[in-house]
Amino acid sequence: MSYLQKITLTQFRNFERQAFSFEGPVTGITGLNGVGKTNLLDAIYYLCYTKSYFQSRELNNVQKGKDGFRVTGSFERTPGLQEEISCLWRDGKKSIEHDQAPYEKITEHIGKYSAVMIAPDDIELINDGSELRRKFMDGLLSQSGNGYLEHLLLYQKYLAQRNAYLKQAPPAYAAHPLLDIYDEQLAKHGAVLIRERNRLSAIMPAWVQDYYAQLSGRAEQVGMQYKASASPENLLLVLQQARSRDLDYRRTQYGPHMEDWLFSLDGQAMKTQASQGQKKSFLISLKLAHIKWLQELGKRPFLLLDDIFEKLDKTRLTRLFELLQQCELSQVFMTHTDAADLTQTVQRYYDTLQLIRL
Ligand SMILES: Nc1ncnc2c1ncn2[C@@H]1O[C@H](COP(=O)(O)OP(=O)(O)OP(=O)(O)O)[C@@H](O)[C@H]1O
Repeated sequence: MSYLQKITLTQFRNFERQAFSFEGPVTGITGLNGVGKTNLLDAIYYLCYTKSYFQSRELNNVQKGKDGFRVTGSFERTPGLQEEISCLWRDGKKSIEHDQAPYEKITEHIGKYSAVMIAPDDIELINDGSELRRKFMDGLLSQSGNGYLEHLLLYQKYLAQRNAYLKQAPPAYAAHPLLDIYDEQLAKHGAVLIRERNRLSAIMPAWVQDYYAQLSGRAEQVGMQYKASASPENLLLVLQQARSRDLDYRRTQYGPHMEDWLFSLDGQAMKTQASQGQKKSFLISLKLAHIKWLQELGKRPFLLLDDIFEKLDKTRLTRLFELLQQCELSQVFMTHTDAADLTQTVQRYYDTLQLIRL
């Protein structure tokens, strides 16, 4: 089990330089709106995945007017064994250090620590385009430690090269020996992605349905259907058959990078059919299933609960805490503006609570 003992934020968003020490299994982070509660939570997420949960542009993580930031965490992975992880971003370059020595590849760090963020406003996962859902799926599978992340990065590398070639390629009737090479590589790495995504989609929907029923107390059927672009064995053929169309459109139009995970409610698209409350319940169920997935991989994630007290009604909040009792977690961090309200709720479920007032 991992434990985060201390975090230091330097020029990270609104924190010039500040350190926080953690004690016990549950930490509540409280303070007025805008003091940086979510930023602190996101810094913990950053240490686990070397990226922000909320910001895709690194520059947005840098304190305004500064040229870089650093987030450092002191972890205890096994009792008595400390390690320091430091994430540094400066002038467009990122470096991740382990006990002050930089990793050669950031992928060496991924899978060591895991975190699950529950932010009920996270509705984009349902409402936005397929990219966010693909990223979510890739995030889950990258934690497996079975090479998924490496295959994903190679797939993305060859995809970028194939697309660059397509942008300036001669017409379809000409020979395209480079495309033969790219197609073979995309099919090789893409087949692994499809196989693994199939495996995930055979497991997750039942978990999500189960959590949804417990959380909402309702009988609706929620579904998650993975739309594969091809079978793993067929991907090369699909790429070859799409070639002349790709040359016309000047980009790769089929493959794992175009796939989606369709969320549904009673067989209809969740995005258009579900109410705000149903979407919230579904998202939390998805996150609980994420925790379960990590547990099955032998991991105990950090749980980061952002703003749930203000955004969830009392019934959902109570059920969520009840369900969390069954989860094996490393540490729980949660934010709230009202320290007394947080304490009152949390003390029903946990014996000790550390409060950090910002
Ligand atoms: N790059 C940045 N540089 C400086 N300040 C930043 C940067 N990015 C965000 N901030 C500041 O961080 C604050 C928001 O922090 P955060 O979202 O963590 O607040 P919060 O305490 O969670 O608020 P709430 O209770 O409203 O959710 C804002 O005041 C914002 O201006």
